[in-house]
Amino acid sequence: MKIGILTSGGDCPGLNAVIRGAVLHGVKTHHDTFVGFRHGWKGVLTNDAIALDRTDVRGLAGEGGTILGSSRTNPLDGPDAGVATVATTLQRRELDALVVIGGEGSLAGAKRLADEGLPIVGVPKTIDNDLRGTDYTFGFDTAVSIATDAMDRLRTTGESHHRCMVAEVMGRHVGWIALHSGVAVGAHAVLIPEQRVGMPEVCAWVQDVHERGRSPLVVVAEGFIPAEREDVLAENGTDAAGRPRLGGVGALVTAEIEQRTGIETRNTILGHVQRGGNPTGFDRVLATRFGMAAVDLVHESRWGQMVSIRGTEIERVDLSEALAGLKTVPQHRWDEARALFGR
Ligand SMILES: Nc1ncnc2c1ncn2[C@@H]1O[C@H](COP(=O)(O)OP(=O)(O)OP(=O)(O)O)[C@@H](O)[C@H]1O
Ligand SMILES: O=P(O)(O)OC[C@H]1O[C@](O)(CO)[C@@H](O)[C@@H]1O
Ligand SMILES: [Mg+2]
Repeated sequence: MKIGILTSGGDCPGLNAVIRGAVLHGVKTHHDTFVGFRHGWKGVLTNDAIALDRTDVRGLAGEGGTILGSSRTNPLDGPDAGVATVATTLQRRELDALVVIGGEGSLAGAKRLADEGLPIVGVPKTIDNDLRGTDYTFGFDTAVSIATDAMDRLRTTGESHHRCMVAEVMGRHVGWIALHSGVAVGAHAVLIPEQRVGMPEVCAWVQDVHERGRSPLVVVAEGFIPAEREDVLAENGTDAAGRPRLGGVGALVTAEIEQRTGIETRNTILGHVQRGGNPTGFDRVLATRFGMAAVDLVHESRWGQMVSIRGTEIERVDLSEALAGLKTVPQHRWDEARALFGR
C-alpha cells in the first residue's frame, strides 16, 4: 500500500518515533511505501510531501520534534481547504491511506474527513494527556519528567532562601502534567483547571509549610482559574489559529501569595521547554508501538479509528469515542494529591 503520514497540532516528544515505527513496520512487514506531508494539514492542502524510506527514519526513535514539521492548519476551513482538496491530494499521490498523528483538534478534522469516506486513521499525541480512549498519549511522560527535574531544582534554591517557589506548567484544559509532576516533587499545592481553589486556601497551605521551616512549592497549570476569577488568564492575544494564548497565571498566583502572606515568592514559567528535546524511554516505546499499530489499522481498513493503549496493550478505538469530551483529572486523583497539602 502507499501511505501518507502527517504530524499536526503542538509538537510533542515521540512524533519522530511514531513516524519511524510506522515506516519500518510498513516497509519490512507489508512492503508499503510512504510519503510524509510537511507541516500538518497544510502539506495536504498544498500537496507538499516528501518520500519516506527506511533510511529517512534511521535513528529517529530518540529525536525530539518532528522531521515533517507541524502546524495548526484546519483541513476543512478556508478558501483552499475542504474534503475535495484533501481527496484530490490523496488521489494525485495515489495514496491508499493517511495516518494523522495529532491531538483532539487534529483528530477532529481526521474524523470529519473519515466520515466523508476518506481512508484515514489516527495516532493520539499530546503532552497534555487529555485525549479519551487511551490511558496515555506519548509526550506526556517526557513533559512530566522535564517538569519534575525543573521543580527539583526550584526546591533547592527555594530552600536556600526560604522562599516560596511557584512553577507554571502547561495544561490548557486539564491538569495532568501539573498533578503528576507536582506529586513527583512533593509540591505543597497543585492548582489545575478542573478544580476551583481560592487564593486564601492556597495561601493557608503556603503559610503552614513556611511555618514548618520549609520552602513552599506551588505548581500551577496554565489553565487554572482561581476561584476569585471568572475566566482563564490569557492576556497575550491569540495564536495563528485564533486560540487565546494562555500563560501568566503563575505570576498572578505569585503576586497574591506575596501580598497576602508577606513570604518572598518567585515565579518560573516552564513553557515550551516541556515540549522540546528527546522523549523518555517510556514515550519512545509507546510512540514506536503506536506507529506500528497504525500501519496495521490501515491494512485492516479501520478508517475513522485510532490506536490507543489500555494497561500495557495496544488497542484501537473509534475516533468518536476518543473525541467525546476531554479526559480530565478525576476527582479522586485530585483528592489523593490534596490530602498532602498544607498542615
Ligand atoms: N472540529 C474540527 N474539525 C477540523 N479541524 C479542527 C477541528 N478542531 C480543530 N481543528 C483544527 O486542528 C488544529 C489543531 O488542533 P489543536 O490546535 O487543538 O492541536 P491538537 O491537534 O489538538 O494538538 P495539541 O492540542 O496537543 O497541540 C486546529 O488549529 C484547527 O485548525
Ligand atoms: O505551541 P503553542 O501554539 O504556544 O501552544 C501551546 C499549547 O500547546 C500545548 O502544549 C499542547 O496542547 C498546550 O499545553 C499549550 O497550551
Ligand atoms: Mg488540542
